[in-house]
Amino acid sequence: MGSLAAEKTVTGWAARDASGHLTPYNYTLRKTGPEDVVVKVLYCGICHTDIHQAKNHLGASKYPMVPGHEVVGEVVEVGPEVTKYSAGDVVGVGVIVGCCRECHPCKANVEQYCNKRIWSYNDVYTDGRPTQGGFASAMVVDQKFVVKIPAGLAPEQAAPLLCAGLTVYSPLKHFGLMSPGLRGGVLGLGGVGHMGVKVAKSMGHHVTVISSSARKRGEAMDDLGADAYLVSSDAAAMAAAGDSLDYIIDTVPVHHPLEPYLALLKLDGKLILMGVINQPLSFISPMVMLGRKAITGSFIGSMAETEEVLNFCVDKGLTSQIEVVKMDYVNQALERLERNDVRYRFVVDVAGSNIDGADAPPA
Ligand SMILES: NC(=O)C1=CN([C@@H]2O[C@H](COP(=O)(O)OP(=O)(O)OC[C@H]3O[C@@H](n4cnc5c(N)ncnc54)[C@H](OP(=O)(O)O)[C@@H]3O)[C@@H](O)[C@H]2O)C=CC1
Ligand SMILES: O=C/C=C/c1ccc(O)c(O)c1
Repeated sequence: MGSLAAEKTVTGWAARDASGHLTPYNYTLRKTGPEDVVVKVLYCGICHTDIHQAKNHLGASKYPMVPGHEVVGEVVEVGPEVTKYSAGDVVGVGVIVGCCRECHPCKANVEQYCNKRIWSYNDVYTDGRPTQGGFASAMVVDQKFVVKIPAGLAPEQAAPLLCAGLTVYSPLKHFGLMSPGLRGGVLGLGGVGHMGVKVAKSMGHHVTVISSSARKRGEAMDDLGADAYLVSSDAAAMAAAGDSLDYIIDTVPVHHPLEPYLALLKLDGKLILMGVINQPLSFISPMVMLGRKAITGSFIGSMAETEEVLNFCVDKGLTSQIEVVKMDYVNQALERLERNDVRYRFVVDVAGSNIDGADAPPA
């Protein structure tokens, strides 16, 4: 990273087009504002959203784009009005880095639902610059969107909690689904799904994994502690499990039918959509009417819930299952993630990859 006094030149790994292939890219960070925290990135998890964005699955991608929103780093500088952090703190940054602070969601402390939210990458900051994410040597972030990583949580372990862990914790809390004894389903056992199993088990739920294949059965039951495992193409097993679940966390990142999963829900059961899918999903109305079932969605969680989920994981001794890789492996990691070949989250060791200065200096 360049001098702390002026704008800092950093190196990130950026997608340049919808191939989603990342290469080193130099750019400058904004000067440290009064409420800004400069974070030297230590680790950054790889979420399936990074694929959606890098490959322009939603049609709104801007390039060059440095993805990465499960960021753990060390504070190296703070602005004069920063009260919560000081140099040396280990902190986290997630999916959003700005909001309007005036609308109903902002005032209700669910700023992730602000319509003026600023995404940590593939967005434009208040100064007109593109935002760039955590596959980079450093980020500058407003203190409101920074959380302290609690003692007792290794930084690489904390990374997946900032998106995957939060994304399952928030709806379980919001929809009143934290009581012990509930029967939950996790559809899609990937980065978000494996945290779903772990968080729900820690809440005392009976957890059924619903997967596209039998490949993960042993690990789901033995390593993650799931209570049951359904292969979605096994019609007899799916029928036998009908009307049994209070909720399903649906993490599938591609178009899929909803009716087989609605059929698994009990009276008043909830299908909670997490996957970012750019095609209409469909179901016939009796599937929800005859059982007063709900189809809903949820988007990450609030900053307050981010702190909560980190502490929840420390209290419960809950860890994520990760594969730590260096930055020069990031394209292979993205390819493996896309072909469903990771258990269960890649985390890039950014600080250990010595990425600064890899590209030519910016013109
Ligand atoms: N709502 C929100 O706030 C958030 C949304 N997301 C979104 O959630 C989705 C899941 O993210 P993440 O857990 O990181 O993704 P992963 O790729 O890690 O996991 C997705 C899982 O879905 C299952 N799956 C079924 N069909 C497919 C397919 N064709 N291709 C790939 N996976 C398939 C697989 O599980 P199995 O082998 O068991 O079938 C896979 O492991 C993404 O769309 C992501 O953008 C992510 C974070 C926050
Ligand atoms: O990883 C978190 C992002 C989730 C997300 C939800 C909705 C949407 O339109 C996105 O682009 C991303």
